[in-house]
Formats: sequence, structure tokens, C-alpha cells
Amino acid sequence: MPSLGRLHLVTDTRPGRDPLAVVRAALGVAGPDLVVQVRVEDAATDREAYDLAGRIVALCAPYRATCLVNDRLHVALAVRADGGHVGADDLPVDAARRVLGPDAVLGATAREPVAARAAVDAGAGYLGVGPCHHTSTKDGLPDPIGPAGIRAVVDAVDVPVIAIGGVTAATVPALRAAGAYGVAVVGALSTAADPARATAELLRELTC
Ligand SMILES: Cc1ncc(COP(=O)(O)OP(=O)(O)O)c(N)n1
Ligand SMILES: Cc1ncsc1CCOP(=O)(O)O
Ligand SMILES: [Mg+2]
Repeated sequence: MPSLGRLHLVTDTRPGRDPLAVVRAALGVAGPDLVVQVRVEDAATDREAYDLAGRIVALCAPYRATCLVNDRLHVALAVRADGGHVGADDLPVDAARRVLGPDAVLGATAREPVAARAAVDAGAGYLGVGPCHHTSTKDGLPDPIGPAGIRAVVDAVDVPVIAIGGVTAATVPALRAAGAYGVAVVGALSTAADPARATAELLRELTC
């Protein structure tokens, strides 16, 4: 199985955003190094999630980029995505692994070492860890954990740690220094005036 990409683009489906245009721009720059996580609003229907995920799987395929589906694992299976991502309000990690099968990419959210180890023991192949920094993209999050919180999880597990929450190209170096394997971003790409350029800047910081 190819190694996990270091740049995770999490789709922004809020009103006024254009997730497909952002995915196209990022794929053109990052190609196989991109992981696209299809994340829709909680109020979206399964049909809407299925339609968007199917289009993104088709966009990713020629680039051999990885496509994951957030939360809705039945959608991931239905569109033949590469895997999924689950957190505390979703299927437990062991159940998610049973649903997706042994070869799928499965990520789990963990904010601290004990939960991180439990998620890995239950079958997570990577961890999404945060919020690293303040973000206005998702409500109700706990306080940011910063690079020190990333380091604590990195030291506790042997799977890739993907830092999430308020990540920009400027904050990547400190997260990498803390041991993050990669980053997941919503706003840094979806609100960028030039998403292709923003992708290139993030990738440069992730690979230098
Ligand atoms: C890479 C990555 N890390 C964390 C999350 C957050 O997942 P979760 O805690 O389940 O919250 P929602 O995204 O479902 O609102 C993620 N999606 N991706
Ligand atoms: C889904 C999620 N989980 C923790 S932070 C976050 C949102 C990250 O969005 P942004 O990159 O715009 O801060
Ligand atoms: Mg979730």
C-alpha cells in the first residue's frame, strides 16, 4: 500500500464555498501526495454526501490521490473511496475497521496520548490530532493543544500523526518539529484566493 499523503484537504461545504474547484486546484499541484477527506455538514443528506464523494473519487483517481470520507462509512464503501475518518461521535474505531475492512485507510481523531493509543490498538492507521490552533471552521472544540500536544501524541504512538485545526503554511514548521507527519486543512485551502498556490506553499513546508 502506498504511504499516506502528508497534505490532507478536508472539504468545505459551507455556503459560498466551492469544494470541487478547490480539490481540482490542489490535485493539479499535489497529485498523489494529496489526501482528500470528503467532509460534509452534519445537516447534509446521505445522497448529497454520496454525490460529492463520488465526484471527488473520480477526480482523485487519475492522480492516484487518496480519497477518504469523514464519518459516513457507508458512503465511503458506496463510492469505493480509499477509506474513512472517525471521531468521538462516529462509529468506534474497531467497528469502523470491521466496516471498511483490513486494507482500507482508517483515521481516527485523538487529542491526547491515552485516546491515541486506544485508537491505534482498535485499528486506526493514522491519527488526526488537534485542534492545534484556534479555528473558526468547527464549533465546540476544546482549547488548542499547540505543538506540545502534538508531541505528546507522537511520542505515544507509532502511526502517522496528522495535525489539524488552524493550520497554515506558517504553522507547519513547528508542527513538523513536534513530530507531525502531515497536516489536515479546511480554511487554509478553501478560503485561499489562489488554492493552487496555497497548496504549493503547504506542500513546500511539509517536504522541505
Ligand atoms: C484528519 C482529521 N482529524 C480530525 C478530524 C475531526 O474528526 P471528528 O472529531 O470526528 O470531527 P468531524 O470532522 O467529524 O466534525 C477530521 N475530520 N480529520
Ligand atoms: C474538523 C476539525 N476538527 C478539528 S479542527 C477541525 C477544523 C479544521 O479547519 P481549519 O483548517 O479551517 O482550522
Ligand atoms: Mg466525525
